[in-house]
Amino acid sequence: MSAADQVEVEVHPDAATLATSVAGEVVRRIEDAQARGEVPQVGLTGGSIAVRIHAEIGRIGPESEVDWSQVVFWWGDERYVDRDSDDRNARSARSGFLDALGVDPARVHEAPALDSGLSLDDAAAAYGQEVREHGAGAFEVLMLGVGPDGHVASLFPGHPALAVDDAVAVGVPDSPKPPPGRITLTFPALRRSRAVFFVVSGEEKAEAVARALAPDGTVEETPARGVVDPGADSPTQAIWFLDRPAASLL
Ligand SMILES: O=C(O)[C@H](O)[C@@H](O)[C@H](O)[C@H](O)COP(=O)(O)O
Repeated sequence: MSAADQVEVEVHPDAATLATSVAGEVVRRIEDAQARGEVPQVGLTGGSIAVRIHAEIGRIGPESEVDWSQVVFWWGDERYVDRDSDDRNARSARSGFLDALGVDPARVHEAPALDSGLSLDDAAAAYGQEVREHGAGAFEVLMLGVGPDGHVASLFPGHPALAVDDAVAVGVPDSPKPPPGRITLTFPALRRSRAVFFVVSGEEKAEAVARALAPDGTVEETPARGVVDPGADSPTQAIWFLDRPAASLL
């Protein structure tokens, strides 16, 4: 399926053990990067399993070796709603672990919010500019949830944003998953990752997972492939972290 050196699939009995496993692996990648003297960039995602993962990072983070002030955080996508809206992906990460672990606020890069007054396209351009200026190198680890239709970030099957290869981030005004307005990193930006973790829980995702891992799947049908399929800068590693219901058609 992928130009990634290795695509792995890890199946866990349920969402809770899945979240614990992903959180542990994210923390380990950050520890290893810091042990190499790096300031790792971490890409976060929205979605229900992400909420569980954030809580687990908050639980294990204090006992880890991570210097949380030396980690840079981004989002693969964000909803274009007011900054204090419960719909913001950043809200879940902040309440789950960012606020508790002593991260450096200057290293937490939220996408602009609707109350910035910017148009959606200008907000996306501003986020892309911020990634270009501060997102040195690649994501050490990028988490991506997967929708029942196979979308990742806010890159939806058949959407024109899938074809954008000359911008780091774009506005999506017509997301089929509410809320409609979103900012999303594009495939070239998402590909710049050492490791991509697709984090997927629930029976309703089983078809999308099976399509994404099928040898003949296409990017149009399952955008996850656009992150790891052959092409420049494909991630070195892609791991599908699934619970048993999400893996039920493999
Ligand atoms: O902003 C968003 O909605 C997310 O980034 C989106 O890409 C999400 O990760 C998937 O839709 C899975 O979400 P669930 O895990 O809630 O199904």
